[in-house]
Amino acid sequence: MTDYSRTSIPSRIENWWLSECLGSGFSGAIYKATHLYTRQVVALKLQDKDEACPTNRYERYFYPILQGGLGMPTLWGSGVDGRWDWLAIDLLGTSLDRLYRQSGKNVMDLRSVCCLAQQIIARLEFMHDKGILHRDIQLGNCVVGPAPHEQTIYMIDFGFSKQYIDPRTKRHIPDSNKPRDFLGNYYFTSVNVHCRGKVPSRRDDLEAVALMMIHLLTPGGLSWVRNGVPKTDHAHTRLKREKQRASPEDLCRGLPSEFEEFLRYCRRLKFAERPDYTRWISEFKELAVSHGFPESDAFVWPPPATPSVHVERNPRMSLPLQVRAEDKDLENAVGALANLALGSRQILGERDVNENTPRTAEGAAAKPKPSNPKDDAVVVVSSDSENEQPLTPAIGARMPKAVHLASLARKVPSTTDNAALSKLVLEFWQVFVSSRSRALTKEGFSFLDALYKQLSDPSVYVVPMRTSRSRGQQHTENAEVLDRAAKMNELLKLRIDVGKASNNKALAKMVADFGSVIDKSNGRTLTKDALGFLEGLAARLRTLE
Ligand SMILES: Nc1ncnc2c1ncn2[C@@H]1O[C@H](COP(=O)(O)OP(=O)(O)OP(=O)(O)O)[C@@H](O)[C@H]1O
Repeated sequence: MTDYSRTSIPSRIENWWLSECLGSGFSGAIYKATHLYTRQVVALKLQDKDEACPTNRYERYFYPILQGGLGMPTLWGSGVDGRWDWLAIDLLGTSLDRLYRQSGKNVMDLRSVCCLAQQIIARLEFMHDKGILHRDIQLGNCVVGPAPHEQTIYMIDFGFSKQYIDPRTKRHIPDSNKPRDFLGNYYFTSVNVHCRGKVPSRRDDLEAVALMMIHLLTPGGLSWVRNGVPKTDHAHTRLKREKQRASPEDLCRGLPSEFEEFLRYCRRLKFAERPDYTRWISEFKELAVSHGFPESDAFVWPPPATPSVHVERNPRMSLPLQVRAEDKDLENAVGALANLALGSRQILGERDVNENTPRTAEGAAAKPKPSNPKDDAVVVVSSDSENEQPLTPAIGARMPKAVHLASLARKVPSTTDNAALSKLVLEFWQVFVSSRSRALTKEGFSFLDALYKQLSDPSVYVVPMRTSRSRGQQHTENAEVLDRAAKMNELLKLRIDVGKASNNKALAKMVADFGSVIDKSNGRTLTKDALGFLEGLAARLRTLE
């Protein structure tokens, strides 16, 4: 195995003078280097030309295709000097992994994660539209840009990339069931590729983004990351089993529902399907905005202490609060807000995550073990601090969508007459009409549950409508996806029928049917007919007083 330490590498490679080591992987190293004549400073990626996994040779091929894209580094030159295969690329900033470890916290703030999600999805959209898969998405391969572009995330390390569109035939690479070696990294490579040996495609790059974002938002990180790099086949098998068994629901408990939806969405994509990048970029933008953060996807690090834009408009509404991690979901969290004091973000416990997530079992260097998550970890949510205040936000201010829906759901059980219920339904409708994200989140389902109960018989226990969240039920991803046409038909029928409902019991049944259609549909998005049904429901409630 080649020794890539400073003492084993010459000070000069062609016309580049090497200085400090910026990072090293298991098959190469990156050095800061200065051109002897032009004084240009670059990152020089070095690899033994006889390396068993000659990734520099592949990277050299991909860079020219990606030149000019936002967040794509420039390749300034490349060659082979003696035994060294070298690439001279833009000298960029710190990797997300290192930057985050340096922060000394064990969970990342929601605003930063939303910005990262938007930017990294956009980078993948660019790469994929150029016909290239990254295939090694991990924190160490996302770096901040050089000054003055520190707020832009750059993608690096195309050593595992691949063209998924054949340049000659312009066709997508074929799927295959043949056994294949695992290619990717232990922590974020998709379940299909890592655990089931499937051929990577665009969906798998996106699933890695989803897992990475969930990892950042989870105090202590994803459970299979906490034990560090598997050093034996047995440990690797255990890691794969743990990854495969973790349901999106379990992984995302306590997080804004967009992350669970995104992971499910990635896993539902067909092998050759083009992901809807635009939709998910806007979902994460909307999520940030609904929590009172600015619309911009600029990655500001370290994160500003408070979401200044929202606070300026209405200081009462969206100050960040800390809720203990045991508070499993937002409903609980919002319910607990009355007992919480406003304050600045807590400094969280140390999380020691590997700088670069190692790739494949073979040849992966031993990395330091991350520490266990601290028990006092917290998740951060935004909400209005005074639960008893009127629901309507002050003019010019926007109440976060999740908080607004959760507080509407809490109002329903104490609302006994139809006219008042009608107003709540209208307000519920309004939240979606004025929001860029039409996804029915778990707070929305809680509202429907409460409404169903109130319209049928307030004394009965209601099994939560959102089937994926109800305990003891198992169903496959596919079973969740209702045929799009069937969904449209059912919603249209409900929209028409709601005006004819003869009593509250009939309306209750429609609310239940409505919830179930949305729950089973792709993305749980409220379509025009869905919104029409809600409007019709509010109108019918007024006339059934
Ligand atoms: N252009 C760059 N500018 C600044 N730092 C860089 C640059 N490229 C890489 N690095 C640093 O070096 C580390 C390793 O880079 P890279 O992933 O490209 O190398 P590698 O040998 O393929 O590593 P691995 O095998 O672990 O994926 C990065 O995480 C980053 O910290």
